[in-house]
Amino acid sequence: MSTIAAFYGGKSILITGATGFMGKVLMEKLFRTSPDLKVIYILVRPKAGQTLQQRVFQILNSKLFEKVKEVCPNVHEKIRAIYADLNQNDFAISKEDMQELITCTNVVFHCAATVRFDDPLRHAVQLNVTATQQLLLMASQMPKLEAFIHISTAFSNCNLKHIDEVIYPCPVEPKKIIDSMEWLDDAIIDEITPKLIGDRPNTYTYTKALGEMVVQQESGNLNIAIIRPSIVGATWQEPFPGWVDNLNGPSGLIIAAGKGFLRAIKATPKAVADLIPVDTVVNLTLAVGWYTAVHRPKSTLVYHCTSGNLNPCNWGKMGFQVLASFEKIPFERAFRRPYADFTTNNFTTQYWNAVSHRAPAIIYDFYLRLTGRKPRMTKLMNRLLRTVSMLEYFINRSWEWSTYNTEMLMSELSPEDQRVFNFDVRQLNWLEYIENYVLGVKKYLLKEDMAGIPEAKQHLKRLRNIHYLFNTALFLIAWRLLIARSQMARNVWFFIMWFHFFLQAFCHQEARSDFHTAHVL
Ligand SMILES: CCCCCCCCCCCCCCCCCCCCCC(=O)SCCNC(=O)CCNC(=O)[C@H](O)C(C)(C)COP(=O)(O)OP(=O)(O)OC[C@H]1O[C@@H](n2cnc3c(N)ncnc32)[C@H](O)[C@@H]1OP(=O)(O)O
Ligand SMILES: NC(=O)C1=CN([C@@H]2O[C@H](COP(=O)(O)OP(=O)(O)OC[C@H]3O[C@@H](n4cnc5c(N)ncnc54)[C@H](OP(=O)(O)O)[C@@H]3O)[C@@H](O)[C@H]2O)C=CC1
Repeated sequence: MSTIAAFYGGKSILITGATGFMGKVLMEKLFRTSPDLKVIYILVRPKAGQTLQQRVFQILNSKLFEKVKEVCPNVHEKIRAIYADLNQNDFAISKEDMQELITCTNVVFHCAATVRFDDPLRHAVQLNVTATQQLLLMASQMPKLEAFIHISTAFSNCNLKHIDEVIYPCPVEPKKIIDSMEWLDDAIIDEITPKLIGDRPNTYTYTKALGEMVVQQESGNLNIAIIRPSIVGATWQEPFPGWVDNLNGPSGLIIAAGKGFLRAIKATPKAVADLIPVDTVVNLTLAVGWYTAVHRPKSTLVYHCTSGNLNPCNWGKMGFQVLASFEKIPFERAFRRPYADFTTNNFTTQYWNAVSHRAPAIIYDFYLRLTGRKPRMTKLMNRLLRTVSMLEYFINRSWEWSTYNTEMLMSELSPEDQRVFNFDVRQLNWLEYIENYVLGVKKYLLKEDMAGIPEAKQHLKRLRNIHYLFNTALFLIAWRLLIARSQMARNVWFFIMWFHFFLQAFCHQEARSDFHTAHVL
């Protein structure tokens, strides 16, 4: 019997962010491995026209929870959704609910956060800092509380190159930031945001760092631990490989590449792609919950949940494998054939954006207009390129995260716990993982049927033929209109062609050699 699973038996557990990507996998694993737990309280807000109950119903009836229902048929009775909005005072929880939470909770997992990179500072502070502070205050009144686990991010200190499992101070105290958000108006906040976030790339990483400081300052007598996952991806093994349900991290880019929208990206092929499967993060989180409650470490321990120092994979290798997976598992109705060029140069990035992204979008919109439909591709492309530009910071750098605490914890687990709550990322086979990831994106995000694969392959063949046809037609038209008529035009044409091919050869060589070296590495 797993010691960790037994620990959660009979417990009342509070999870924030349970409707999110990680929260769902956390709940699933808890129910599956400790079906005798007492109750899981989840703080939920109504969303997109759905009530709390409808949201819970949808989660429990999803594919992710199929195995749970076999092990824990009364899962509906063991989940208690509590109305809460973390943006409000006391989370807008009713008095009765608050009383129940305070009296009964044994373990808290704080997963809720805003993970948007472009959130205004006020909103990011509210959710990632103030709400954490309020939750800690609530936790300090819980007489039965055994452990409080805070989910942060490995990128909270991405302004550093080597990051240890310690809480680093921010120049301005979180309390001062929280106070200032109350009286400063939005325009002033926008103005001071770049100064406050300093050398961090966005409000997300900055407020997650402030959140950690709050945890440290307000921990009081609580048993607290912080978990810092890197880029969280689809499931590796549990409950089945490849499950993913949102566009964050690489998932959105995998779709964009597989559908042929995104064909080049500013990324450093040799930089470490510190991806970590969501089930690995959840296993570590549950192991940390147990360890913190049972061993009660004297100080707040930070655990890095990263892959780079134990089993590194780089962006070049990952991109190569994603492309290879599209050959086997093509997405339906692709806009263009999937292709990937990684470039590190600003000039070539601009060139590819113009030639490979904007131009086809404009041509397609022209075609839509001609056929009486509403143009939409240019808008979509601009949005995609904006998203890509926000991720660039993370795909052009490498970080080193020490993992002493995580490795210490692994050595503390019994062989059975190491198996049931496996977070040893050294066992991960990247090629297999990425192929399952692409498959998962197709099945669970795009909701495409596997039976459509032959048709998708056919469609890609048609696109290749259209591509050849288009280039030939373009050449013939240009020839007919200009080149055959004047010597001057011929000279200009030959120069343009020469320059174009030279540029292409240069860009390809640059990208290919980086790509190849990265793949070999
Ligand atoms: C040649 C190419 C080859 C490539 C092939 C190879 C690929 C492999 C290489 C891969 C490299 C990977 C790099 C990863 C680096 C990640 C680093 C993370 C590090 C930190 C990790 C963390 O610690 S932090 C967690 C991560 N944090 C995020 O990663 C949030 C980011 N992101 C946003 O900050 C906002 O996204 C941003 C961007 C502002 C846009 O914002 P935006 O407003 O323009 O767009 P939205 O996000 O609102 O969404 C636009 C449309 O997507 C719809 N949609 C949204 N979510 C949905 C959902 N869940 N399900 C269904 N649909 C959803 C939505 O409904 C919209 O649809 P519609 O237009 O129809 O309404
Ligand atoms: N995904 C990743 O790559 C990484 C994530 N992390 C951290 O992991 C944690 C979980 O992330 P992830 O699951 O990916 O994020 P999601 O965006 O999928 O989930 C966020 C959760 O927070 C909830 N939430 C947001 N605002 C409120 C609010 N005002 N009131 C109540 N609930 C709210 C959301 O509820 P709702 O469904 O109602 O919106 C959702 O359940 C976060 O702390 C994040 O910082 C760390 C590293 C990487």
